[in-house]
Amino acid sequence: SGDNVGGGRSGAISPPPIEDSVQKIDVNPPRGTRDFPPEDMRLRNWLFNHFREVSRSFGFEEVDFPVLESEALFIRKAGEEIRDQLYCFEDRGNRRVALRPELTPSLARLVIQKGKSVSLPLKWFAVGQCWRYERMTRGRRREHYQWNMDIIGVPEVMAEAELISSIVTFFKRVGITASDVGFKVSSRKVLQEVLRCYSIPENLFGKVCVIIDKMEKIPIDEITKELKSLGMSEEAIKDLLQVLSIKSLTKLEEILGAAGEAVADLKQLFSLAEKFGYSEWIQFDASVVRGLAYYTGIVFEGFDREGKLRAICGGGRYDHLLSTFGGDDVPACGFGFGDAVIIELLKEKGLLPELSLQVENIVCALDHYLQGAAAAVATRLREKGQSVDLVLESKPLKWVFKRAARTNAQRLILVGNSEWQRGMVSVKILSSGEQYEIKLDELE
Ligand SMILES: OCc1cccc(Br)n1
Repeated sequence: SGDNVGGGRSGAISPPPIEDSVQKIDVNPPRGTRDFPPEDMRLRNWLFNHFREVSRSFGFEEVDFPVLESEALFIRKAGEEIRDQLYCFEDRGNRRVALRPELTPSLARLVIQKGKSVSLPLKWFAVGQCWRYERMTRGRRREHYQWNMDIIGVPEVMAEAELISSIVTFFKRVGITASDVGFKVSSRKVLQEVLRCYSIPENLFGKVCVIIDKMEKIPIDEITKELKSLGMSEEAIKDLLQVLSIKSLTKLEEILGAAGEAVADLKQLFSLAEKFGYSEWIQFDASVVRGLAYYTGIVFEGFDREGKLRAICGGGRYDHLLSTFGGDDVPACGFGFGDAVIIELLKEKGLLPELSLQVENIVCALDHYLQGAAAAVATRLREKGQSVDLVLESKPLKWVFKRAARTNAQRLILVGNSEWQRGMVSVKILSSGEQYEIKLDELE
């Protein structure tokens, strides 16, 4: 009926207290950041649940760290973009702090803090918001959520093979196949072996990697210029760029020989990939170095084979990060997987899940004085593990049915006077229209 069931007050809203002057605020989130209204939050939870379920199925334990860290954790001198875009400031205690741009340094910090109280190997995962501050000219986001998995304390390539297997497992769970996505795999030891041939000082290694990582983003003569500025000769640069164009492990072995660690590690990884069953997902590509200075060995990145999107994920071995923070020289490897590109890919592939609000019951009092009774009915159902949307004020039945449809409620429980007098409530199964009365203590 159109009238208010229970005759409650119409939606009168009291004016703000006169001492608070109304100051119209911008209701949008800060530039480069996102709100997650319910429909977006359902998709985010769906994605993060997959991240967590895969991590747990690989025996990893979840960890987290403060979004705010000491700036010192991220101050590296290799010219990384992540450093140039650090969201850093001085707090009220005059401390230099930063919103974390990645999770790995925090993880390294916690491992060192735990010291001997944890036994290696550690298999930790995290899903955390990371930040960067870049000029909005490029209109890019300033925050994203990253899934990380890290293995601490395993020097062998088996660890990297396990990590790639976990990402392949995730892709399969969400319907992405090896025809949609691949991993370019290489090792920074390739680059290291070439630099050693030209006696390039080890301390330039990180800087060279950061420059090489820009290879597909800036013109090659800019790359050459930057490498020259590090003191590399024309010949060394030519040779290095030539090696980095190699896409076959056999060719790489011809150039570097079979004795070096780079070739041995990569051959081992490709052999393990066979055993894990994901050979079709990976390919050797010497140009992959990744942009983080601390990688020291195998590096990999997930890419969409249509080449429309930025890297989906990336990772690698970082055997000396902990020691650069003053910890023991513990071997480690891990990856980061952002929450944005994967959603773009799933959209492209028509793989986004249909996620609607689902509630099992909507409970409504038919008279205002039965609100308490309705609360008791809702509590009983909730104690039995049922979800209940309790109508909290007197509303027309038409409104209740509309809300039940919007929330995809399975059952409508009406608390009416005559039924309640007999200890009953009426139930309507909204999919079939079936309607019946039931004793309250039989309701479940
Ligand atoms: O992938 C680099 C990165 C780091 C922090 C925040 C965002 Br958005 N992107």
